[in-house]
Amino acid sequence: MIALRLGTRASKLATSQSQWVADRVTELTGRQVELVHITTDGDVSTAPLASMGGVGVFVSALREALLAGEIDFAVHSLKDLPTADAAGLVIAAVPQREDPRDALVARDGLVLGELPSGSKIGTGSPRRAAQLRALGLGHEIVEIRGNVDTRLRKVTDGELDAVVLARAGLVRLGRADEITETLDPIQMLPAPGQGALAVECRDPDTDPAAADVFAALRGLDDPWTRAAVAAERALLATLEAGCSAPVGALGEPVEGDPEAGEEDELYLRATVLATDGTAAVRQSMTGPLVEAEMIGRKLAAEMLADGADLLMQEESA
Ligand SMILES: NCc1[nH]cc(CCC(=O)O)c1CC(=O)O
Repeated sequence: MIALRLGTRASKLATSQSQWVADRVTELTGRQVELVHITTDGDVSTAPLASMGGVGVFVSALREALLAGEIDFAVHSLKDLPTADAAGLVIAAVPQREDPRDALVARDGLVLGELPSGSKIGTGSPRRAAQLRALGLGHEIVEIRGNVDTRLRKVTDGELDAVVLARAGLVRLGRADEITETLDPIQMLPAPGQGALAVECRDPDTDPAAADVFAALRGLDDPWTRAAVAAERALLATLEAGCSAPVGALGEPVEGDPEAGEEDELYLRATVLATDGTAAVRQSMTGPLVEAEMIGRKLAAEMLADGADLLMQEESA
């Protein structure tokens, strides 16, 4: 049988997560997988990402290659995937999630609480910046860009005292040993979808020839992860309709005991913050795992009613 073509960006993180998925597909189905490097505008340009439509430029290039039939499937970081569906494509699998939490990499092995007031902490994420500011520890939040290696180097070079990154990215790059503290979601709620991957292919409903690829990928799907990220993304989509402030969200499946007549549940926590961290709306909700998306929509609606929409208005004021 001919090899399946997996389109990937050339970055270390993209190749490592694509290779991980390729290995799982081969393990599960015996099919060979060949990595095809797709160069995107975001990879070749030095212009700020935001000016090219944000991380969406990476996703679009892979999706175009899928629709053009140049590749058979692609792997995305779920947190970088727009919440809207892509016509003609389908998420065949959401594999078991890596640790979704954020991680601190600080000088001298320090944890967050040990970094003195005035310490410089780097992040490019408004969500991380707002939550760090909300802790009120007097740290100076410095906006940084670049790939994981570049960001870590700012700590080794002494330019910054610490950086905050997704733990999952560091694990995938084999650099988890540099983490000095994995941040508790009570202090730092991760981005919706963080730590999870989406494996995308052409939709067999619109392209029957894709049925074979879809079937090969399906076995990688982890229903627990899929439900958790479905809730986080439904929440994000609902909030995006009413508010553009930074959002953190984490869904955690809770396995019920069938002998006690319990169903599986999902515990969803979320926060919407003012960029400067001075105000936040924070809520949680638990409900049946099978209604994950509805839990996300309901929680978002409650948060908007509780003032999350006002946080956005303060942003634009
Ligand atoms: N924003 C960029 C990005 N997109 C995906 C990851 C890796 C973590 C993941 O897969 O969720 C990262 C790096 C980071 O946020 O530190």
